[in-house]
Amino acid sequence: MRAIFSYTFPYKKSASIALFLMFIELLVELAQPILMAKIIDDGIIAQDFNAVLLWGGVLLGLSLLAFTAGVTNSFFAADLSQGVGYDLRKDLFSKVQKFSDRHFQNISTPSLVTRITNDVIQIQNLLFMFVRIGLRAPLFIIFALVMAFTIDVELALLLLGSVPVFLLFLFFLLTKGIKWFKKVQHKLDGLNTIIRENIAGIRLIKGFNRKEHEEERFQQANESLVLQNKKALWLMEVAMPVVMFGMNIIILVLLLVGAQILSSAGVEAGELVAIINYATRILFTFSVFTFLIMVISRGQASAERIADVLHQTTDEGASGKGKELGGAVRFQNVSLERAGYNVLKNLNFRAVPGSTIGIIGETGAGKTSLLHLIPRLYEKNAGQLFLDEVEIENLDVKNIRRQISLVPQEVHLFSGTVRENIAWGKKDATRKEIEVAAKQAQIHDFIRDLPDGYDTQIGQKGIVFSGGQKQRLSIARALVRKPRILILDDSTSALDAHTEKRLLRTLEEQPSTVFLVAQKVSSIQKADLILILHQGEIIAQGTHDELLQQNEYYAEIHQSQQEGVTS
Ligand SMILES: Nc1ncnc2c1ncn2[C@@H]1O[C@H](COP(=O)(O)OP(=O)(O)OP(=O)(O)O)[C@@H](O)[C@H]1O
Repeated sequence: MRAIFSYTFPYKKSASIALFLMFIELLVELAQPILMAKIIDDGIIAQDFNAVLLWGGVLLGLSLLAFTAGVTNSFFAADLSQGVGYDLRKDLFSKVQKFSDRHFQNISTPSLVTRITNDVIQIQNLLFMFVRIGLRAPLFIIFALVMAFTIDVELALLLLGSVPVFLLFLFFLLTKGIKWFKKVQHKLDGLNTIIRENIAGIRLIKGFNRKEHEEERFQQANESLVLQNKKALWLMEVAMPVVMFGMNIIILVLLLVGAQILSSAGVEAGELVAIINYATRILFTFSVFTFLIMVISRGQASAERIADVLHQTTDEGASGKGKELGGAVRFQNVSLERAGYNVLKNLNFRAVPGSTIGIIGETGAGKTSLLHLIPRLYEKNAGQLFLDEVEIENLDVKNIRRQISLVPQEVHLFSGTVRENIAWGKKDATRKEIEVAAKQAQIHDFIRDLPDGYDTQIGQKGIVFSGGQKQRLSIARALVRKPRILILDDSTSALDAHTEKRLLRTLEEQPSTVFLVAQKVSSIQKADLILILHQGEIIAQGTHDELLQQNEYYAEIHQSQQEGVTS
């Protein structure tokens, strides 16, 4: 909660005004029983109508003041809670942008979405309630007890004796509440995971007729969330009648004892009414507490989940500035382990600036993992990786990523225009630069023939690109940055042979060092160096001609693919 508390500092003016107004409400509330006593003792019992009018008028005036303070308090409370919510969402989002693969293994994507949205709302509710009534409730209990003592010590002591019992009960509620509401948020994560998977895989679900199965899965998660929520809410709901019951017993005792004192003299009827009034209000405040406890436990559970994200250490480079890369890459005994599995073992190779490195190997051999080490999307476990002969850990991550373009295996386009999607790689790209990149990626002619050309909308509300068109568009996005290192992860797999050939020719003309993963030997045979990956190891490396002569496995793949072409 401390981490979240610091977010209120920029809004301390609103928070202070809200607390001040809340204090006014509190004072009026405290004065009310005294004024009532005055009306009864000095007015009604003494049969002085002027006193009734006078104290009644004061009561009305103060009530109006409390009303105005309450309304204004809400305004400032909203400013504080909404402001903190805005800042929290901003910081959480920017933190997640810096997350590496390691972080996503710890906190799942749907859980992050819940934390940035629902958990932040819980904090907003907590802050709002805190400056509206949160502080008022304990302060009221303290002051009301003091006032009760000024009226009659014996009755006030009775009242005071009941307070620890209620406090203990509330403490029990708080500890249970935090635990159970944390589970509620966790169940919400689970539900979001299923929703996300279903929306993303809707076509697959329809194609495989798995609608009923998925609906059942969703229903189970939904029921589980409802059950957990009910359990937590039930605890809070039961608390209210329990507090009410205890409250009524205490009032009864006060009335019985009060009646005796009244008959044996010393206490006036109005004073007894005032004490009972304070007692009722104190005990009613305890029932408000049960509601507050719910908001506090939810808020505390959410605060822990939010702090968990904010406190993750990220190694994102601060400046993004630094020396320009030459494009040399060297792996020295590099190994990578993921979830206890040795994905890459002892890799050794060298890429000179401007060269093309082809990578081939069976599915699951570790090709993607190798590529992801270069822009530090994955962190190696052993060995050394050099860029321009500087160990990668000693370089600013932001700076190296600025000079590396990665075209991932699974292409991702953003909703927006074609132009925006290409310029996403370089936000200040000129029209000319965008067109040149599109020409190099062999997609310019296709874009030009679209109804709105480069201004055509892509995505749900616009045109849907085919697999090969998506690949070429994302290559254009990578090329527009004129990267020092260009990484293509099986990015030409959906292209026809003719288009792929033209694309590879333009890539050869690039000054960048190019890493090219491919399934076909023909896609990489012109590379300066070819790596053959097998079960996480480089089993051979060399040029196409060298490998054809020296490596049986490579010669076999080449042969079988040649047959595929000729047959
Ligand atoms: N997060 C992870 N946890 C455990 N194993 C992983 C993880 N990521 C990848 N792997 C494993 O590492 C191996 C290499 O995966 P990688 O994606 O690098 O292979 P690939 O050669 O690119 O495969 P493909 O050609 O099918 O894309 C696979 O066996 C994969 O299951």
